[in-house]
Amino acid sequence: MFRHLRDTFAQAPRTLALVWSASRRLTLVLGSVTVAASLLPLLVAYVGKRIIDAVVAASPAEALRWVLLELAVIAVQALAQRGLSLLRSILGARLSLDVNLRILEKAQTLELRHFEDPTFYDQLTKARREASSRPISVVTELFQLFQNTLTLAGYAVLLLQFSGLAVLGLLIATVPATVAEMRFSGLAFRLRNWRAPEGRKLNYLEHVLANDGHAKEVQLFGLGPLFLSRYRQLGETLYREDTALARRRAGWAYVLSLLGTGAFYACYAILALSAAKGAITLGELTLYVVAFRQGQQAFQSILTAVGGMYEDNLYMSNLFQFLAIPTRRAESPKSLQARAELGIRFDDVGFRYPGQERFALRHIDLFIPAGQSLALVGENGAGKTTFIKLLSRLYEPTEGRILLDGKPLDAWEPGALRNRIGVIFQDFNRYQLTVRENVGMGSVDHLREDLRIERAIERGGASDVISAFEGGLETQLGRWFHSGAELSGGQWQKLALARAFMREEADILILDEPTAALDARAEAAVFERFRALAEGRTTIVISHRFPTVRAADRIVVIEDGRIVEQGSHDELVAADTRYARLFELQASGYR
Ligand SMILES: Nc1ncnc2c1ncn2[C@@H]1O[C@H](COP(=O)(O)OP(=O)(O)OP(=O)(O)O)[C@@H](O)[C@H]1O
Repeated sequence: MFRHLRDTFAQAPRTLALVWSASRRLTLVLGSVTVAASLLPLLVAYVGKRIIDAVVAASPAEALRWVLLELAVIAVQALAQRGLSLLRSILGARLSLDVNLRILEKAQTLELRHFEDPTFYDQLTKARREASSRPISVVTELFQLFQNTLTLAGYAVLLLQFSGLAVLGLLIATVPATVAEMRFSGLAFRLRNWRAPEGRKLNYLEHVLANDGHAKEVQLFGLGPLFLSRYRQLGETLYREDTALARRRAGWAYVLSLLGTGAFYACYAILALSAAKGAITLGELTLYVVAFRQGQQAFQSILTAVGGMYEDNLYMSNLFQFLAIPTRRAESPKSLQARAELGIRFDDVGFRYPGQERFALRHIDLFIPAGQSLALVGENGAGKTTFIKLLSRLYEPTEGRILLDGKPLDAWEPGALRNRIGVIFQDFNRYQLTVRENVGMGSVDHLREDLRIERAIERGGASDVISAFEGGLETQLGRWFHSGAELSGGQWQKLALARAFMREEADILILDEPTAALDARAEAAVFERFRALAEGRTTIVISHRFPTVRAADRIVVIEDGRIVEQGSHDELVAADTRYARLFELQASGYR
């Protein structure tokens, strides 16, 4: 029990600090109104006693005065209650926004590997899932606890005048219910925590069933019933588990609360007997009965609040754990012996995805002189995209190192590195934003520079797409928002290319399957422009299309995570290489 109690409040200081930082003013006001609200019931009970005493003493004027006073106190009490719930909801909303912001801010400091890791995803989901509701409940519970404890203390002082033993008995009778409440809160929390992957699966099924991106395939393959039945099955299982726990919890709560009620009525009987014997006045009887009853109610509320706090505490520890995930190492510019070379060097680089046994890339030794155009070729899953992820520092190599202009990537200031490299991945983003933003995101500092954006659009080959829109750069894209224009796959890709071309300062351009969705003419046009633009820059292109690949200065063939061949198109074709065979194969397909 003590461990439970300690656990219940373990996160309270940090939670309070969170509340405090959300709004000092609101916290202070809430604190003072809470104190006032907790003392008012005592006053009401006391005034009630005075009314009865006045009635018994047969003094109508006095009785009336006390009744009027009670009315006034009740009015103030009602005001305090309303004020409290208003304050709680305002502070709760503030806190919910703050916590959500903290979670999202934290997410921005994490690395790509976190997002590709299911354990992390569970943690993020758990933190986000309750970020809007928990903080409100923390505030409410914390202050209710405070309020009820004060009220209870007040009543206890009052009741001690009658019998200290009765007070003790009453309190002890409520202990089992407290313990049960905490136990069940813990169970509920663990159940939910343990089920996080199932919860995520449920969310995913929901997403597939009710999302524009999936609707096409779901309808054409008739997948609706299949996904729906999986959703139902999983949902029903979770429902059964939840309700079973809720039933047990309610049953125990009822049985144990009877204990408290029994104790209350025992005290009531003693009080009634004392009053009948004339040991206490009728006014005192009323006062004590009210005090007992309300004291017990306050105690019940404390119980509920403690149960809630226990759950909140567990949630908060989840949240704090998430916020404490170590973020990207502080960059420590190393003193190093920089090689005097311009270009990208892979120095026996090997890489394994976190949690994977297999190396996705191994023993990669490669020097790409500045200004060279390189094409990466290889079958699906060979490791091409991984190569790019390492070069753009989304991941750190497991073995070896990568140098840019003789300096290891991790010695580069991240901003400077980002500015030098422009990358468009095959699964580029389609932002549900305007054309300006979709292109301008390539270089946010230049989001308002129409000329630069238009230049990028022209280079990406997207001018014809945009000229069809009346709204020009301000046209909303995508279907999520009202009057958004949906684009074809190729049109989206042109915009993504335009986004890459926004990086006019970048001297390394990387395109991962940049033209897969483009028709042959558009692809040829893009590459013609690309070559012109890329003059003097380093370019790395991943493509399965040989017309694109053959134009590169150097072609690197990757197989199973290793470089197996390299050379110019002519060199590779002249020798009997895998590349030559693949080229033959594709060429014959086009005949
Ligand atoms: N996030 C990841 N976690 C674990 N393994 C991954 C991850 N991404 C890729 N892999 C694995 O690494 C290997 C290389 O993948 P990569 O994406 O680099 O291939 P690719 O050559 O770009 O393929 P494609 O031509 O299909 O795009 C594959 O075996 C893949 O299963």
